[in-house]
Amino acid sequence: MTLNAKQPEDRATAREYAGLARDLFAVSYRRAPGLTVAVLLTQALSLVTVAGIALTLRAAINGAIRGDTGAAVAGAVGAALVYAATAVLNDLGFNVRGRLVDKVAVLDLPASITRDIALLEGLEHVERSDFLDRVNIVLTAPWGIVNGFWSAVTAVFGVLQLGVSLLLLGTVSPWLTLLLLFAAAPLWFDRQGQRHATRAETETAEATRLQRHLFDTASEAAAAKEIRVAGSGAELVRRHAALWEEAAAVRFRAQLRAAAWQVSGWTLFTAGFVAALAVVIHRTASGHGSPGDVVLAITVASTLRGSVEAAVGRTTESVAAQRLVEPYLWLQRFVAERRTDGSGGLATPARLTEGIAFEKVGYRYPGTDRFALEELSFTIPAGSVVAVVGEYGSGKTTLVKLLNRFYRPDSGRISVDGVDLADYDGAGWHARTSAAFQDFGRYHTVFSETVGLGDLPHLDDRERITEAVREAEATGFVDLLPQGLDTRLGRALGGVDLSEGQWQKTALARATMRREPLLFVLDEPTASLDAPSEQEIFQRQMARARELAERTGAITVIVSHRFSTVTGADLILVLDRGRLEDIGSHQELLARGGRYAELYGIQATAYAES
Ligand SMILES: Nc1ncnc2c1ncn2[C@@H]1O[C@H](COP(=O)(O)OP(=O)(O)OP(=O)(O)O)[C@@H](O)[C@H]1O
Repeated sequence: MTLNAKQPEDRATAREYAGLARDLFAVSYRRAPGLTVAVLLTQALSLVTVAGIALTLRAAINGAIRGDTGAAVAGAVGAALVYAATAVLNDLGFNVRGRLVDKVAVLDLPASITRDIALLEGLEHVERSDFLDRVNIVLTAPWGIVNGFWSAVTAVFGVLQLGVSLLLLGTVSPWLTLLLLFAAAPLWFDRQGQRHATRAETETAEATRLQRHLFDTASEAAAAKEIRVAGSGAELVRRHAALWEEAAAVRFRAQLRAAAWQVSGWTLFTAGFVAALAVVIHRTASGHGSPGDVVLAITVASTLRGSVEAAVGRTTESVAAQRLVEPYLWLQRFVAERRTDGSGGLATPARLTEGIAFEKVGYRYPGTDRFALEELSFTIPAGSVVAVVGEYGSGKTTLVKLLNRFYRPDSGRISVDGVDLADYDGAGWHARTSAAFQDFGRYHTVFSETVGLGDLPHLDDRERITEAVREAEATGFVDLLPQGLDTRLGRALGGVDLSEGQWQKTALARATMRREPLLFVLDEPTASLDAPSEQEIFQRQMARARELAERTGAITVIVSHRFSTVTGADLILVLDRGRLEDIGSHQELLARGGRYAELYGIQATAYAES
């Protein structure tokens, strides 16, 4: 099974919506039980207020006409009280709902979204544009999602309130219940309109992401140098504006369509409302029913418009939240599928005894046509040091990413001591690997921590951190930092900035924190360093590779452009456009006189001449 073979369905099912509603209710109640009960209570009370006003007014009018002053006064006082209660309930309901949504949206949902993104195994998801598009929408979504749910709850009460109103109208004339159809029209029409808005949001997500990327590029210190030298600032601004225009035009068109649907719905409702009033007036004029009935009908019918508006408003809010909920549920499906995607649970061996074998391994990045790796077959014996060489884009980094289980092969398999790598527990395998990547992280925290993060249980282990710094040949510059290991990094946070080479040595130190890895990866670990540093680091890391091999049978994989640095490797893999062109020791490859010998010769000559 491959990580990129499965594709979650584009649309969520009713069952998933119901599941989300259940979860949101549970989390609301857990986080704020008082507020949750208060929202439900205010909504339930608002159900009876319309009926209360209409019935008390009818009693007051009929009492007055009969000459029964007591009944008339009681009815009038009752109506006034219910009016007051309605105003208070509306205000209270709105505020309580707002507080509840804020509380849940700020505290629970963002944490769960971040957890889903960060804890998913592998890298594939953060490199997929469909995943990133959804994350882009969902990151701003927690408030909208929780509010959408509570709007839906309020909308249900709103619809019930409409039911009560229609029931009252039905007591005057059954014909008036037909108003229900007209009342439902704006809801249905609005829903059609919102579909356009939802689609426009997804369609423009990529443009929005690109726009943000351009903004980041234009405002980053690293890119600022090149932008100024190239004079490309104005072009960046032009492209940024063009993307905005493009996205805004699509959204505006969708909003216009949504508005047209809305207007049609309201026109239909107004026609029904006018017809209903005509029925009541005609009925009373022809001597059926009391004047109190007319007042009741007019009271209810006039509040009906407000009730429909509120129900439509809440429904619109909850339907509009669909544009946030859909990507959120898609991400949840994606995460759930990846979690159950054949991830094995085998414990990683304590030490490697046989080694790692690639058997006809092929891998293609999602959304690309070309195989980054194709038909790769070779065996790396336990305890060996293997170098991976090849030209730019030949697949070296992809190979080490597969070894780290960031992706899984599309074809063939990788086995570790005879067992498919996919059958091991992912977290267990990661715990037994160490790696320094060419695009290393720059963590803006205290220096000791940025190294200690390489082995979380030893985050504060000064002795181990000092040793890792020594292994990375970084002691020299760390001693010069204002507070040594305790120096805060990152100028934006009031700390110091490191040079590119110093950041790279820091990443290397982080990668040497673990003492018992089974796999140790060095992907261009010295790309930002000068030649003497490079030489020292390679010598030291080679010695460390031998120690690890002794300790755990570990395999060390070194990716390097500089052939001279890897001549001491036991095995050299020569990659060319994703295929294994040659394999052997340095001497064997030289003796064969192939591409390796040719490239080695070119580099050796260039180095001797420089
Ligand atoms: N995240 C990605 N998405 C799509 N294609 C990718 C991705 N990463 C790499 N590729 C493509 O896969 C191929 C192999 O890339 P890879 O980074 O493994 O090569 P490399 O030999 O490590 O290159 P370099 O020496 O420049 O680091 C290249 O054609 C590259 O464009």
